[in-house]
Amino acid sequence: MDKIIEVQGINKTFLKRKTKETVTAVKDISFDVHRGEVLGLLGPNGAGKTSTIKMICGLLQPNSGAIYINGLDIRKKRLKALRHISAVLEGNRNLYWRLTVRENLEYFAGNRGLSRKEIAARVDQLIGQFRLKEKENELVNGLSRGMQQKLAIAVALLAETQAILLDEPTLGLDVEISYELREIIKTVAKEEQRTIIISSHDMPVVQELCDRTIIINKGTVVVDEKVENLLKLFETRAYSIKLCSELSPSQQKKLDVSFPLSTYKGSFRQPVVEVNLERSEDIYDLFDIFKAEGTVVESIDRTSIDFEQVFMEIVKGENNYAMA
Ligand SMILES: Nc1ncnc2c1ncn2[C@@H]1O[C@H](COP(=O)(O)OP(=O)(O)OP(=O)(O)O)[C@@H](O)[C@H]1O
Repeated sequence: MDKIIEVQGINKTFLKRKTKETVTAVKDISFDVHRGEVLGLLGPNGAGKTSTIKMICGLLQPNSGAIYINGLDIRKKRLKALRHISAVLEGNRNLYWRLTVRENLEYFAGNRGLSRKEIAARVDQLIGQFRLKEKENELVNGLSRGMQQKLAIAVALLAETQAILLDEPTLGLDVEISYELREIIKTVAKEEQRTIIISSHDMPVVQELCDRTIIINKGTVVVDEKVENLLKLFETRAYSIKLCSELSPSQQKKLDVSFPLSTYKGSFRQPVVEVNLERSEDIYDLFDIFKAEGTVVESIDRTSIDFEQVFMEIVKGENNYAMA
C-alpha cells in the first residue's frame, strides 16, 4: 500500500510565555497513513492531537523529526508537499463569509485552474453530494454552524488532494448533520480512495468511519491498531458476572485493588461484577476473591463493548494495555 503520510519521530515543545515553563505537546510520535485509509486520531484533552495535525499540514514546525507527504519532505519541499493535503481545522473554516455557498465553491474551484465548464460540473456535483442545493445562494455568514462545516469540507474536497485532515468534524453539530457528514466522509474515502485523518472525541464517529486508530496520551502514541481488532480484543476480555449474594466490603476492596477497571453493582436481588480482564487467565484471581468468602457465581457472560468503552479502558489503564 502506498504511504501518503509518513510521520517520523516528531517532537514539539512550547514555551509558556507567562511562566516560562516548557510544555511537551508531542513526544517522539511516528506513524504512516496509506492511500484510502481513514485514520482516527484520538486522545484526551491536551494529548497532542491538534499539535500533530498542525505539524502535518505545515502550520507548526516540529522541534525535531520529519514529515513526508506523498514522499516529499515538508521541510525541504514545503509547497510541493502541502499541495497534496487539505485541512478543515476546528474553529477555522476557510470560507469567504460574504460570499454565497455557490460562490465559495466556484471561487475555490477557480483557484485550481479548472475551466468554466469543469467548475460548474464540479460545483453542482458537490452541492448535490452535500445536500446544499437549498442553501446555494445564501451567504455563508448567515448559515448554521453545521451548514458552514459541510461547506468547509466540500471546499476541502474540491482541492482533490490525496489527503484530507479533519479536526473534530462533528463537534457541536446536530445529529442529522453529523450523520450526513459521516455518510459523505465514508463515500469519499471508499469511492475516491482519499486518505483521511480525523481527530475526534466522538467515539461513534470513529467506530463507524475509521479503519485504524491512533490513541495519543500525554504526547505519545499509546495505541496504533485497527478499530476492528481493538473491538475484538476488548470484547473477548469483557465479562459480566452475576453473583448469588452480595460482596462483603473486604471483597469489594480487593476487587478495586486487583481489578481497577471493574465495576461492582451491589443489589440484594442480583449483584453483578463487570470486568475487563487484561489476560483471560486473570479470571482465576477474580474467582479467588469470590471463593475466599464463599460467594457463589450464578453465571458468566461476555459483554459487548463499544468504542467509547475501549477508548476509556485504554486511556484509564494505559500502563496495563498490551495487545494480545
Ligand atoms: N501555542 C501553545 N502554547 C503553549 N502551549 C500549547 C500551545 N499549543 C498547545 N499547547 C499545549 O500542548 C499540549 C497539547 O495540546 P494540543 O492542543 O495539541 O492537544 P489536543 O490533544 O489537541 O487537545 P484538545 O482535545 O483539548 O484539543 C497541551 O498541554 C497544550 O496546553
